[in-house]
Amino acid sequence: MTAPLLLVEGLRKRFGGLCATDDLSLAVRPGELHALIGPNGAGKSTAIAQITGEIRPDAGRILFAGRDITRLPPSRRVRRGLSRTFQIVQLLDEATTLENVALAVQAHQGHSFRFWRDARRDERLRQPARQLLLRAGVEAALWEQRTGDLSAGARKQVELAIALAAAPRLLLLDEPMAGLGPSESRAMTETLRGLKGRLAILLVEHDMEAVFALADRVSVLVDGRCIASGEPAEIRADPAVRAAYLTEDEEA
Ligand SMILES: Nc1ncnc2c1ncn2[C@@H]1O[C@H](COP(=O)(O)OP(=O)(O)OP(=O)(O)O)[C@@H](O)[C@H]1O
Repeated sequence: MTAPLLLVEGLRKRFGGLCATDDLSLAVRPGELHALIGPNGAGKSTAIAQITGEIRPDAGRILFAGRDITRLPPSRRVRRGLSRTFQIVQLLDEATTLENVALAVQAHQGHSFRFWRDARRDERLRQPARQLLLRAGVEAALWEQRTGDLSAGARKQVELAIALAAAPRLLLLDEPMAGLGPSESRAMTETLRGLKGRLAILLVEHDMEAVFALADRVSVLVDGRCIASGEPAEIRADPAVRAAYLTEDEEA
């Protein structure tokens, strides 16, 4: 079997008396879309934050591409190929869509572009930014608009383009469908389907329709522990998952 791209082993994180991550182990294979689901407060965002390095675990380790990254700062993890989006989108609202993404391209190219030219007008940054916007499914009509004027769905897609600017091998998506209407969610599902296979994706999401439409494998988190991990059909049929998590509504 292929070696996992991301391997989380025995991760633990306590907040005071609360065990938010409780001996969590998880493997994401290269190129797979792996969904991480679980009820509110199950510890999904806390797990993602430990994988990206924003939160330091109390115990356990995280291997990425076979190397131990448990103690690396977030910026070094990004350089190794780990990129993320947030539940709440973070954009420069006064800048246009294209400018936001051009700045992200600049941030990852480093050195030569800094200081002496305006990144927002530099064709060498705008051209790759357009490619990223196309990959993230952002319509060209929105590229010159202020991101502050965009719909929630379009903002999520721009944030995805920004995360892709890091050329990740693993993309961590924290609730990309949150706050979107049905048609925006369908558009995001199609965008993610288009990315599948080209990079690995760890998807935290409450929209079960999207999860089961997209995931190659699903892991279920309850009270900080992974209670099941497998293909979507196995997860749907797993009695422990049904008891702990999937409601009758969601199964329908
Ligand atoms: N910085 C913190 N300090 C104290 N408790 C925290 C902190 N961050 C998270 N928690 C608690 O840890 C638990 C797990 O939270 P987390 O946000 O990881 O869950 P989640 O599965 O992502 O939830 P949701 O689906 O609602 O986003 C919750 O009980 C939460 O209140």
